[in-house]
Amino acid sequence: MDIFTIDELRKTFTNGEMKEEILKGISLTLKEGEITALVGPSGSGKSTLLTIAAGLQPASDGKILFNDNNITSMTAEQVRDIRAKKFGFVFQFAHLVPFLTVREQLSFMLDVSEVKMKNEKREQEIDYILERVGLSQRKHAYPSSLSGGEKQRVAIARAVIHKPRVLFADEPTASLDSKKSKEIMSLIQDLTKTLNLTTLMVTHDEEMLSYVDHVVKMSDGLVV
Ligand SMILES: Nc1ncnc2c1ncn2[C@@H]1O[C@H](COP(=O)(O)OP(=O)(O)OP(=O)(O)O)[C@@H](O)[C@H]1O
Repeated sequence: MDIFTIDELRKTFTNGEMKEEILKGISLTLKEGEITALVGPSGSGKSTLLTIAAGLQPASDGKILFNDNNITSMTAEQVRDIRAKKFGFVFQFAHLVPFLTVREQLSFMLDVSEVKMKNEKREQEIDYILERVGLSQRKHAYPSSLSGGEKQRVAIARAVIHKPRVLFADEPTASLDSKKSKEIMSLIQDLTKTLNLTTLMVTHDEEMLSYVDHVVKMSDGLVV
């Protein structure tokens, strides 16, 4: 089923009197259970496209349809609500909260997403996702004692603990070595399939493309 469609998306940035069109009419359909990777030269608009699709910044024109709702015409509050409950995010760096344990990072995310469940169920969900990302043994560890790869695994667990429908990943492997990058991509691939996520990622690393279902090449604000 198609649940996420980007239709003729445009973005213009204005610097003083200068206007620059960064996205020049992008149309794209993302599918459930599949990873779509945005690739292309630096400055081609990949991150801009991903952040607009994720409701993190407004479009200048065009539509983003999520389950038939047009995100570009929603109020800021409606977008915030969808972002918190239906979307998950992974970035180049894990951005973990230094004074929270691995378990607490996930519990905090459930609070932010307003997921309501009894304590016992909450602990089961946390245990389940930690097992899926291979971090059951690190449940009570603080970020400072984790390796780069482990931190990114926590970030991925945190991105999916609230059962989002769409996962946005901006250069999720850019701070890792080749072996760790492959492990992280394998994990994103596994979670995309088993949790039936719709995943949109940006990558510079050609080696990661063997883990994705669709590659979308961008150049100068257009899909080529
Ligand atoms: N807030 C902004 N104001 C003005 N220009 C911006 C803004 N955000 C991005 N840009 C410009 O838009 C263009 C595309 O940037 P974007 O980060 O989307 O490219 P990218 O393809 O993700 O690049 P990279 O691979 O280097 O991360 C760049 O020229 C950038 O300078």
